[in-house]
Parts: sequence; C-alpha cells; structure tokens
Amino acid sequence: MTRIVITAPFDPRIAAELPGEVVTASEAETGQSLGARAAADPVFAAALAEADVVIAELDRIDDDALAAAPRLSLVVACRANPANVDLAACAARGVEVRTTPGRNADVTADFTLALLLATVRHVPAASAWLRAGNWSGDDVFEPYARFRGIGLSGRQLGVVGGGAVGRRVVRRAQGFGMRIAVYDPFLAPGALGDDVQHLELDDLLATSDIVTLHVPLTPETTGLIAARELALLRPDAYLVNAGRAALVDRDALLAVLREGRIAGAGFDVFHDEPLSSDDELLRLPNVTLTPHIAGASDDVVVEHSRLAAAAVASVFPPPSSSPSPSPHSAEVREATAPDAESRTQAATHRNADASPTHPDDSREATAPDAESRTQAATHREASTPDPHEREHHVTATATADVVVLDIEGTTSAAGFILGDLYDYARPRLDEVLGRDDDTVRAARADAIAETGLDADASDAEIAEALRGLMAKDVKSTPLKTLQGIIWAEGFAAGEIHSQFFDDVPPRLHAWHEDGIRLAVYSSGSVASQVPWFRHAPQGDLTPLVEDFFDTVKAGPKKESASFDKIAAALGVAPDRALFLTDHPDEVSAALAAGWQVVALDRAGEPWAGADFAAPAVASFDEIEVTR
Ligand SMILES: CSCCC(=O)C(=O)COP(=O)(O)O
Repeated sequence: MTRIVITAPFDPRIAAELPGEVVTASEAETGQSLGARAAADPVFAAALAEADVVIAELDRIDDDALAAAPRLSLVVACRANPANVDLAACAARGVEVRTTPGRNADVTADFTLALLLATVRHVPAASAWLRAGNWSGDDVFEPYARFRGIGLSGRQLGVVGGGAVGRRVVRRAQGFGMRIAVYDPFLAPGALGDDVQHLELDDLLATSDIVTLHVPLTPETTGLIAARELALLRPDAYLVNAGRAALVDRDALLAVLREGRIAGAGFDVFHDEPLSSDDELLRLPNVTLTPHIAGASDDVVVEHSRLAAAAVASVFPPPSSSPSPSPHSAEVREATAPDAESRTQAATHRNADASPTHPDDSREATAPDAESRTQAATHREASTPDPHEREHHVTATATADVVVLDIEGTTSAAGFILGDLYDYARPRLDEVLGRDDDTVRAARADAIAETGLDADASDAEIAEALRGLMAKDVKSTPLKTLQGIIWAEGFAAGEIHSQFFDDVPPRLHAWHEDGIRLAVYSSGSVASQVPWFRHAPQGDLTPLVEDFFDTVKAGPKKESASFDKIAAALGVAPDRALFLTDHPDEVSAALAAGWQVVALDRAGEPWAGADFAAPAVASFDEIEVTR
C-alpha cells in the first residue's frame, strides 16, 4: 500500500482517486520544514514516518524532513520550481522530485488580458471614481468623457516571450481581434500560426499598441526592457507586466511613466514585494496595479492536483496496469527511471535552475520548466507469449513538457517520402546545384567532399552522386539542404503535398491543447519540414509546433550531443523531453542524452520489429503524455 502525505492545498476529489492511503495535513507556515513540524507534532510525525510520497507546495522538504520520512521515495512539489525542496538532499537519499509545471499558465494568461483591459479601459479608476460619489446629475456624461479608452480589435499586441503563458495570451488576444507580434528568439517563424508576426524586440516595441511581457527571468533577461527599449515605445502605447518585474529597469520605467511618455501601464509584479505604501507607482495616475495575483485561482489547485496525481501514478502505477507488484521491481525501474547517478545529476541541475522563492509562485508558468523528472513506463498486457507481438501491445506513458518528433517512419510513411518526394527532387537537383546562392554553394561544396568527387565536378556529376545517396536513403546534410530547397518550392507551387499517419494529427492537437510543447527533429531540412507540416492533408499543423530542428541546426541524429543542443534551445531539461522516433540508433542517442524516448514500431516501415532500447508502440494512439 502506497502511503501519501499531502500538505499542499489539494482537490479532494483527485485526492480520493490517488492510488494509496492518503493523509492530508494543512500547510504549515511558509518555509517551515516538515521535519520541524514532525518534531513538534507526533501525529504528523507518525504519518511522515510511513510516507512513500509527500505532496507539498510551500512546506520545506530538507534533510530533517527526509530523516523523518525514511520510506519516502517521491516528493511532488506543487509548483514549477521546487524551491521548497532540498534537491541535493533528495538526490543523496534517492528520493525522486517531481513538479507541476504550467499549472497556472491558463489563469495567468486570463489575468493578463484582465489587466490589459482594465488598463486601457481605465476600469479601476472609473470604479474608484464612482465609489467616491463623483457621478452627479450635473453632468451625467462626465465619466463618458473622463474614462475614454481604446478598443482592442485591429490593434497590435506585442507579446515578448512565446512560452506557456505567452502562447495562451496570443490565443486570447486573437479572440479580441488583435493583430499579434511576438518576440521570442527560440520560436521558429510560423510556430504560433501564420497570423502571428515574428519581430525583433526593437521592432515589436516600436510598432505595438500594447506590449505584454512573458519571458522567464534569467540573467540574460533581467533588465531586458531598459531606458533605450522604453524609449522605443510609442506615446500612445501601453505596457503590461504580469510576468516578472525585473525584466524592466525600474528607474527607467518610473521616468517614462512620470513624464507621460507612454499612455499607461498595468503591473501585477513589482521589484520589491509587498509594494511599499509610499512607492511612487501608487501615485502615478496612468498605472493600474494589482498585488501579484495573476496565479491566484482555485483552478491552479485543481490543475496542480491533477499533475501531482499523474506524477504519483507514473511512479506508482496502479496494479492493474503493471505486471509488477512494486514500482521498484527491476523490470519497471529499467523502463521507467534513469539510474541513481543520472537522478543525482538531474537534481543538481534542477537546484541550480531553481528561482528564488516567491510565496505565490504565480510567475512559474513563464519559466522554461526544467525541474521535474519523468520517465516513460511500459504497461504490458499480462500475457504476451510472442515477443514481437508483445511489442505491439505496449502502451507508453510519459510525463514531459516537450515532445520532439522524427518524421520519416514516425509521423509519416517512409514510402511516401521515398516515393512522391524523392521522385520530385531527383530531376531537379542539377538545376538547383547551378544556382548563384550562398546556401547552394555551401551545400555543393559539402556534397563534393562527402561523395569524394573532384573539386571541379560538374553539376550533373554531383547530382548523379546525390541521386546515388538518395537510392540508399542516406541522410546526407547537403543532400537534405538541396532537397529542402526543391521541396519548399514544390509545396509553394502546389505540386507536392505531405502525408501524415491518421493517428498523428489528432494526438498532436490533443498534446498541444494540454500545454505540451511540440518540436520536430528530422534529417529533412527545416526548409522542408515547415511546409511538410503546413500542407498536411489533415490541415495546417505548424501552429502546433514550436520549433523545427534539422542536422544543420542541431547536428547528426545519431549523436547524443545533438539532443543536448535541442534541449538547451528549447529551454527544457533532458528528462522533461520526450523523443518519438522509428530509428533504433536515434533511440539510443536520445537516451544517452538523458531524454525519454518512445519508439514507433509501425507495420511496414523500414525499422519495424527492430530491437529498440525504449518502449515501442505501433501508433501515436498508444502514447500517453502528461505534463
Ligand atoms: C520534410 S519531409 C522530408 C523528410 C526527409 O527528407 C527525411 O530524410 C526524413 O528523415 P527523418 O530524420 O525524419 O527520419
């Protein structure tokens, strides 16, 4: 029987469904160690002594707490950054730590729109004016003149940061008819849809009617909006910040507001909290202020309860879905958890990333989540006599923030690519090779080096050598670059289209809706990946995909360093990233980088039936991903 102690605020219906015996205890004072609490409260001490799992939000889980909980194997911190957990102590005792990333992304995005509307329509000022008894019959239309605001439809919202909250703000603002510009150097153009314009920060600031900030606070983003950037804002522009105060230089901001150099601003976050009663911001008439409440919603408790329950279920699978009686049996551990050393590394990394504690923690969804450990678990049917047949009955579950997709054999049939697409590229190689273009020139030189041709080889000779590589489906980077140019033009001309297995688009939509970030990593060049996803017969899939990686951008797919690069570019911890691929060597490379992997073992595809070092499934329908 798994014993679970919950001190976090928790949805009682979800607590009742947890697989084990649940003891709930109210949250102690912020920052109190559960160890100290156990020392003072024998009833709580008895519960902690028996606990396999502790779920906490603010309570500190330090070495004292761990000493009082000798059976403990899992801590779930109901926040994005486990700033209340001593990760090194957990790692030393082999206690796994999970978090609940993105738990407040939706409500924070809602609040951003509320703050934005309140600011541009002067809602708090109008309300205060009315309550003060100012509306008199002398001039019944006075407020109509006094509180005139702007409409949102047709105006440009500049979204700085297209992460979990930023993307949700985009969707909501589009509902108001706003034009959207986004600044996010980690997002591929088109990643948020064709209607979203990607701009450099300066251009975004200079052209937007309203600017809203949603980037995580890091050393690089601290002071991102300083005097120079503020000076770019138009005099009729508004600035909204429900992200992190320190993204903006306080002195420069006060000067701009004091001098009325922008129309107004709305802030939910402050450089010093609580805001002092004599803070100058309180005296500025053109500013709407709220006390750091963007994440204050009961829905956040429901969401973190749901995510915590998923974390518990993946570490302690319900008996019916696992053949093993204990989650610590050798078979499941092998399939579900990295070894102790990698667990320690993950914990150390998480500790370094943890941001300073904030009691509300409501900014968490804006930060890239690199905190909680995950695993892919195989849930095999009880009786599977034929080993190959058994592979096709595997269901893989994973807890991840990002799913990265291979294309050929994974999202799409190899036969279609090697047929329709290769047929289209083959006769066009000679012409492309002759183009006066830097990318082509570089690819041409690389192709000569790779195929061993003479330096003065003709376009026809190089094209013929490349057709030889195509015959063997060699994933040559210069070949992929040239194919990518040809295919991008083919898609644009409507002469080719893409193909996705039927199970793929619905799962991509579902994962996207659940807040799971999606990216692509294929040998096919990014230039071809984007139209491939855009021209899916099932509809444009690019709005679902945050970024695209090829071997130019990330490196070879069989090298673990390439996966390190992708994780860094996506701002995700390797163990929070899930790679889906059909190629056994790519499975191994991603696993070596500490990623979770599920192999696609699709009937009729080139690698069907291969010996994969990861759980294998026959379709995306068999993959369950939770955050
Ligand atoms: C953009 S569709 C063409 C994909 C392609 O050329 C290719 O080689 C796919 O390789 P993958 O790494 O996705 O198996």
